[in-house]
Amino acid sequence: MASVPRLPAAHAPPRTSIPAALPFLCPSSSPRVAPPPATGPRRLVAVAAARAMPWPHVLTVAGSDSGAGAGIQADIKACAALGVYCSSVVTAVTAQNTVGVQGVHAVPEEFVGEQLRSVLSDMSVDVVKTGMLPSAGVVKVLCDSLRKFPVKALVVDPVMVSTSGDTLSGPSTLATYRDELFSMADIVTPNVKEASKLLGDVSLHTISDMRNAAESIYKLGPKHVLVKGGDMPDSPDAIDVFFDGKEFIELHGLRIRTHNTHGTGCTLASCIAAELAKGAKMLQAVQVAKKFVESALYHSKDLVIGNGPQGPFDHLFNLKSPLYKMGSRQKFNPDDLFLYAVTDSGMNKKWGRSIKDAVRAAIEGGATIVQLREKDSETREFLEAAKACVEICKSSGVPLLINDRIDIALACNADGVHVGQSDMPAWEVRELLGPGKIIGVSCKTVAQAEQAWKDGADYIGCGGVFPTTTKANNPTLGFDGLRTVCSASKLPVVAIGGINAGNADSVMELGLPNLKGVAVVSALFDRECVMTETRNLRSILMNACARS
Ligand SMILES: Nc1ncnc2c1ncn2[C@@H]1O[C@H](COP(=O)(O)OP(=O)(O)OP(=O)(O)O)[C@@H](O)[C@H]1O
Ligand SMILES: Cc1ncc(CO)c(N)n1
Ligand SMILES: [Mg+2]
Repeated sequence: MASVPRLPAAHAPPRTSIPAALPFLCPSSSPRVAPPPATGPRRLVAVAAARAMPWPHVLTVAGSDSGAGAGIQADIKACAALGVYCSSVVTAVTAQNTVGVQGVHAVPEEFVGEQLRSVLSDMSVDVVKTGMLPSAGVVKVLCDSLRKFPVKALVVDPVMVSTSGDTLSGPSTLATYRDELFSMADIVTPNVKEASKLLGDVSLHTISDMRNAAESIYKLGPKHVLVKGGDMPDSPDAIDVFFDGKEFIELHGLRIRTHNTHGTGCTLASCIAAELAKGAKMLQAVQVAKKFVESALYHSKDLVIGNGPQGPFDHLFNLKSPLYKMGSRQKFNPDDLFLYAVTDSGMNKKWGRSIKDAVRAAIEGGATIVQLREKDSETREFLEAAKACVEICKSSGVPLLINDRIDIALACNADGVHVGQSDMPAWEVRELLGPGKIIGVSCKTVAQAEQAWKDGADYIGCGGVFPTTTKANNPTLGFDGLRTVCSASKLPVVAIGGINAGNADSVMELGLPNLKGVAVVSALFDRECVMTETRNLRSILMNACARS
């Protein structure tokens, strides 16, 4: 590396106190006319003002990827996407593209130290994230710097081999990682290959192997371990194992079918660091990070950059899809379909209650999921009600879906939508809502159920099982029609149509494959006391399930 003229040392003294959780604040935009440079007391006032409005700050200590999919470039983009400032200490420059790594040029250890001193001594770093550390010497320099300039948290992504199979950090670094860096780390995030190397080449093939590896790495000193399963392509889910020294948590994500996965590991670790810098707890930070990677891969799955086997993805996908909100829930739980309450504005009017009161009563009675089906409300009135229902449902942990109105679902950030055969097709809904939201589709036939699955729906509603007054021109399927669809469906099913306290047990006692529950409208909402009716129906369903 070409030598760089040394500037006179101008380093501030080390920070002695570590700031508490920082609020998420962005800097205000710069004034149109630049003020004269601040000097003397004016400069002190400017600095004090800046301190009063901190910007969460991650320092990445990593290698440059010329293809910009991984390394420093991925880290800066990931932090920017999450609203966090990211400074960078470059440890190596790689010549890299979508084919692989063609060359590595390590930055001299002393100059890595110099960069660390420049940033850490001056710039109020909250969290340090490490990526490629090409030599044991660089690891030691980093440990020394962190002892001198303590930060709020340290995220260690023990990058050793790129997914293309190229070595990014030699075996001599392994021992220093284990002996010096890990005990300072708040979390270490190896992929399965790295976990195997750290543990003397043990073989890792199953989730149980990943758990054992997480536990063994935890014993090397970090406060948390995340063993990432992105490179276990046989698994239909992308499963990572989190261990905090007491409990193992399996984090399941959708496995996105795409070649554009270069840099997932760097991005995940940077997102964890960014969330920690904003004040999140560790598990919460990991969950947001995983969801971010899943969403970014989903939105980039068809991008084409380069001719090699592994392309980059778009960290700033949210800029292109302003409508789309990243889902915050974990995966859809089909058991939530057990007692599915569907509201009806006409019935609420008849009984003189607001949508909000109807939803609150259904939840108090034990509804496990709620759908707002408002056929004749004004949009603004519906949106206000939907926002209130989102709050009620969120505080009870009950998912809230909106019938048909994707715009309302987006505006109130509902958990998902339910669409019928003449509404927007489920795949278009998925494009708009992204992977984090629940999508249900009404299906009467095996072909419709198959299509819903292909379109990326989470469940289907099947009916009318019995004749119903809530929906005009709705052919009745009966038990036989329900059985046919349930048996063929690849998705969980909720039965709907004329179901009430008098017949719900007969539906559940059929014991049909994939049938997870019943959806009801009149049986709850065309009654005087919604809570009592819901409670009664719930106990009928539980007894029926216990019998069948
Ligand atoms: N195809 C995919 N779909 C969804 N999530 C994925 C996919 N591939 C990887 N992930 C997720 O991305 C995160 C990073 O995991 P991965 O195992 O790919 O790390 P890595 O191998 O260190 O990454 P890199 O490719 O940057 O070296 C994990 O949360 C993993 O589950
Ligand atoms: C510079 C760099 N850091 C990390 C990785 C791991 O993805 C990579 N391929 N390149
Ligand atoms: Mg990988």
